[in-house]
Amino acid sequence: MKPDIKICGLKTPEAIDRALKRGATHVGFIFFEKSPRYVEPDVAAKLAEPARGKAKIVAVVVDPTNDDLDEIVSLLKPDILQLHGNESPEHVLTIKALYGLPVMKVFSVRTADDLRRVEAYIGIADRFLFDAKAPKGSELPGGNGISFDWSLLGWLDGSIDYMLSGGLNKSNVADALANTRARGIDVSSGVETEPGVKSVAMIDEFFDAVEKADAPLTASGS
Ligand SMILES: O=C(O)c1ccccc1N[C@@H]1O[C@H](COP(=O)(O)O)[C@@H](O)[C@H]1O
Repeated sequence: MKPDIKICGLKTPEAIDRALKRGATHVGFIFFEKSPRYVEPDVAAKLAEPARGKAKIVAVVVDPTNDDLDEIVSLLKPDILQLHGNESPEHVLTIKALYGLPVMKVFSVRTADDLRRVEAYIGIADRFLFDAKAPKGSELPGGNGISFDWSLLGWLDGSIDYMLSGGLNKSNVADALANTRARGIDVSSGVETEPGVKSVAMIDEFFDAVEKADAPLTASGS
């Protein structure tokens, strides 16, 4: 089955256009001010217009206040809220009740212990996203371009629907798909020439690598 592909941290019409042309199923906008990928909600709303109805528009937020979400939801009108902070299960439920949007809850992983928190969100979050834990000293909870030990995901209940992120790029995405049960992959730094600067050539290469990884299954009809 073809994986969902989310290109995150988009800031230019060119990068969005290329992601859509190549078949991105999700496009992500970062609302974390310290990030080099931060966009103002009104700017994101304009950038996202070509994606509406073609790919899911994802608002990435970190421990958001209701005021933050009011502004982002009213301007961007996202399809999904990606909660990339330490939001509790109760906070996730409140956000879902207030905005009526599906929530993708992020878990930052370094050790098996980091996955123990997942259980409390089953039946609450609509989808899970597993990302690498930020390295010491990083100001960013995500978008650090580093991977984690994917074998840890083997501990998860097989019915959990998740996306995988953290340091994915054209060289490791085939391995990531082959060695996890991720039904979606999410990339940001891996298609950038420097933090916050997306490259259309690298977006192409990333999609090429995913298509190549998918090819043997398609060819055998399985
Ligand atoms: O990308 C950011 O700057 C960011 C900031 C705050 C929260 C999440 C952020 N990005 C998320 O990180 C992963 C991808 O990271 P990588 O660069 O490919 O390793 C993805 O989930 C983004 O949504």
